[in-house]
Amino acid sequence: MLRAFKTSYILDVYLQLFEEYQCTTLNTRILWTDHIISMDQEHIKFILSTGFEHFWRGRWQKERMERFLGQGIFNRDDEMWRMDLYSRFALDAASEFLFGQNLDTLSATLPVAGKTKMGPKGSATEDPWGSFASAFEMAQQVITARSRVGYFWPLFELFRDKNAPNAEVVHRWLDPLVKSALSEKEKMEKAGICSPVTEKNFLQHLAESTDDPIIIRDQLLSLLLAARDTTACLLTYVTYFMAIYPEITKRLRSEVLEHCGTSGSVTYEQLRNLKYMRAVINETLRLYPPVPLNVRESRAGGCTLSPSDSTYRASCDADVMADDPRPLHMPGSTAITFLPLLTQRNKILWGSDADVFDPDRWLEGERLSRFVANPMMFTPFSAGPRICLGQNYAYNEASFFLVRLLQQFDTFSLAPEAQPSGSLPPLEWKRRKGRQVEEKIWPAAALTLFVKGGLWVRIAREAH
Ligand code: HEM
Repeated sequence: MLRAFKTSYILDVYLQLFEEYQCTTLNTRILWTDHIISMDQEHIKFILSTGFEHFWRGRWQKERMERFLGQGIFNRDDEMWRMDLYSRFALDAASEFLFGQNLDTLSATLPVAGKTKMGPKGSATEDPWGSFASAFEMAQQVITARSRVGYFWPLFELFRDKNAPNAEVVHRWLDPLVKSALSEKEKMEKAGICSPVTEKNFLQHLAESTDDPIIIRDQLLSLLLAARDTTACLLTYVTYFMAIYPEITKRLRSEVLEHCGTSGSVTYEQLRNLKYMRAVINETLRLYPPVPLNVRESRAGGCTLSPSDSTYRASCDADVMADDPRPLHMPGSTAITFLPLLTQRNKILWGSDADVFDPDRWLEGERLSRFVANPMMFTPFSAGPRICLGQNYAYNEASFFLVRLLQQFDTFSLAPEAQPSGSLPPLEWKRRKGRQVEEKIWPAAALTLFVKGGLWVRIAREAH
């Protein structure tokens, strides 16, 4: 399996297991240890929402991530997780996002087409920003590799924690920000100045809630992970679709020009009117959810999972195991990996064209009603109490970015010759089934989804 993960299409290893055993939830039991995988929307609903109290991120996940994510929101349960700062932050959608200071990484060295090496996730550059990005991405790769090995990963790292050097680079970069926020706070306190809540950025809010630089740093890092890699992934895959489906780009662009004009900034009101844009974004999130899989651990007592989704069972041969309507036992302290990417491409839920990129499925009443009746079919932002806090922010940010891009450009095409070597899809994918047959890039996951080697495109303006 470990070897297959390296070369096979995203999550195909799991999909093949589900197909082989004709089910949507399965105990893989690797090295005598229960590890359950699920693409079953009923079970995902239970883990994230209705049975929330039976699960947590758990000890194993915490250990894998500790060195990198520390006490940040992604790596804590219960009290630490409940810090209300996040809800306030999300509600306020602070305009000075996160640091209140422009890090201006766009002015740092950009990767050069055809000359760039593959980084841990996208492409690599050799400058201070490049080393930060590389360590940041490498740390995510290490965590993903650990989860594939299972509970035994510490055996492979007996003499060195593979994330220690990555964490050091990332921390060195974040620590000055934390330090200056804390000293700023001290200065303000001494001077008896208290700025209004609405004027504070996220970092200042954090500094106000605690003096512990480690907690501040870890929360910043989690937010950076939440906001950087996910939104970048969404925009990357929208751009991929714009490059391979020019007619969709044309329709999207005419909507943008009609509602937002050919130049200038846009208002929330204008963004809200972009119905086709929202459909393109949703369809991209359906096929390429930036968090394609996730893990929870059952709490010590275990629990009962309802029977597999009945729509799925109805479609199976009557005599196979999956048709069993009995509830399932979820043992205590056991990992369960759930796979929104597979659920969101499941033909039984989405129809025979589930693998096809078709934004119109979000606009046509009858097709849309399927999803409205059953929202667990589509969970790119997760669900339940720990649903993404940046969802609206992300929709606005992505739409804004795309409006500004499409005001300027109308032609997008892939530049496979510029892809770093080893990042084009293997030929053997053509012999398989599903999206991989047509895929022009290599989707891969390390905590979040990305395009191996980065997505290289030519962007131009032809119409005047
Ligand atoms: C397209 C963009 C995004 C997607 C697809 C996305 C998706 C997700 C998902 C699936 C989770 C659940 C993770 C888990 O349970 O392990 C999550 C959590 C979270 N997201 Fe997002 N996210 C996006 C953008 C953002 C942005 C821009 C922010 C911040 C402004 C943000 C802040 C958060 C936070 C703070 C959590 C943790 C909530 C908790 O654990 O209680 N996300 N996101």
